[in-house]
Amino acid sequence: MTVLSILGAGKIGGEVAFLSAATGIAGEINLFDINKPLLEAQKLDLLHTGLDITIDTDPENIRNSDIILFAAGMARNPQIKTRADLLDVNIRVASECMKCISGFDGVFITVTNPMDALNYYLCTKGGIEREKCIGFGGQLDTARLHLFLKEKGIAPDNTAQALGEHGEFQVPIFSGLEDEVPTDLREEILIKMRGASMPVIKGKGGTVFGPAQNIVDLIRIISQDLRETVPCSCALDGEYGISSCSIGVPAVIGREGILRIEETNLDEWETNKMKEAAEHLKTLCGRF
Ligand SMILES: NC(=O)c1ccc[n+]([C@@H]2O[C@H](COP(=O)([O-])OP(=O)(O)OC[C@H]3O[C@@H](n4cnc5c(N)ncnc54)[C@H](O)[C@@H]3O)[C@@H](O)[C@H]2O)c1
Ligand SMILES: O=C(O)C[C@H](O)C(=O)O
Repeated sequence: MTVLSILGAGKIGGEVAFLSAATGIAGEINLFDINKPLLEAQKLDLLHTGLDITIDTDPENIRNSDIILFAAGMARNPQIKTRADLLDVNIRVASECMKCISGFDGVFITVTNPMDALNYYLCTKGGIEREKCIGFGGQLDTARLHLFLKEKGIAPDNTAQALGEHGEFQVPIFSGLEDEVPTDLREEILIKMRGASMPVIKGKGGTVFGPAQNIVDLIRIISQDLRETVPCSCALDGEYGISSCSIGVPAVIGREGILRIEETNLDEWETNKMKEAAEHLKTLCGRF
């Protein structure tokens, strides 16, 4: 039975709690939020499903979980242009939440934006091994990439993944596709990927179903030790020639976290975009 802790019981935290309970992926969920009325409401709403799930709200028990999901902090609104603009405010939230995780030795998933920088922050300052710190966002960006490819009549396959930053410096991989994707079309799709979440944020206050479904898939891969390749943010130590930041790469994920980082062949356009993403992320990570 997987014990899942969720830091931040807002839109993402609440939906992941519900989906994990409804699909039976978690047997016990520990919820944590500074907003106590919201925390209590989420707990009651989950219990009213009648599902066979234990909901705990004692922060002392968080460190004993198998998986912790970090989804606490501020989300973008239409006035906040990029995810990186959330760094200062959400570093303070990450720093507060770190108090609950000392002694934790399970797998940590970072969702809060800017996700790559915060994953690196929690890994380096939170004392969690880099193999156990997984940044979520690449699966969501990949789902969006597949939609845009289909719109252009190009059949996506599993080589078409979104790497790089979960943000302005995303790196869609086109070179493994059967169809040749010319540079102007790559740039057009990249612009669409950068803007993909904003209509959802404008229309309903935040992205929920897309992230939550993919987060629960990631939790399933970890808890069932499925050892699948997932595009996710990892603190690199020389892989792809990159270090000193966390960045989206394909990684084999299992119960122990990141089992292996796959170094796939990138073409020149992709290599240059990865370099730009790494420079941007190293600058963000250099701020703490
Ligand atoms: N990586 C991704 O793909 C992805 C996808 C969607 C959202 N996000 C990010 O996830 C985060 C959460 O988004 P959301 O839509 O659920 O926001 P939300 O506002 O609905 O929920 C955030 C919750 O965090 C809580 N919180 C704030 N400070 C806290 C603290 N110090 N300790 C504990 N709890 C605290 C708030 O009370 C709130 O309930 C945002 O940063 C958002 O940008 C990332
Ligand atoms: O775009 C955002 O700010 C939310 C999230 O990172 C997303 O991609 O849906």
